[in-house]
Amino acid sequence: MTAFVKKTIALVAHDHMKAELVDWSRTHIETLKKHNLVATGTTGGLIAENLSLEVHRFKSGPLGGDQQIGALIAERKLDCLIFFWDPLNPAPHDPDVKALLRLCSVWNLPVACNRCTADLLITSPLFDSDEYLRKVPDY
Ligand SMILES: O=C(CO)COP(=O)(O)O
Repeated sequence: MTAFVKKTIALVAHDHMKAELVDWSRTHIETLKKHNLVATGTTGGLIAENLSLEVHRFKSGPLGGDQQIGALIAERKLDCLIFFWDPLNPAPHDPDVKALLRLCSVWNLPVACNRCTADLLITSPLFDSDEYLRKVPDY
């Protein structure tokens, strides 16, 4: 019997990807409800507004929100990142985007950058299980 472990999940999407992330969140709302949700400002606002989910909102991405989520990773306070970044349009804060994705690799944090991977990640039996312990580097 595995015990339920509440996680902190970050939700982030670039402008052209926001509708997709809201739709994805609707699909997985029952799972998302069980966890703590954080998000960059605009993304979090849309999710809260459209789905009535409780979301802690950081600053908007271009104003430092990506970096705030990166800080959570470095402080080991985040368990998962769903980040629908836009592969077809340049972002003014591209260095922040890259830094956030880099920290996911540094800290072995599960990150999904497209809908299919996000589906697989959130429905994995390991996601909700206390039997799978993510190996966090001991820096
Ligand atoms: O820019 C973002 C991620 O890089 C997202 O920020 P917003 O959710 O504030 O639009």
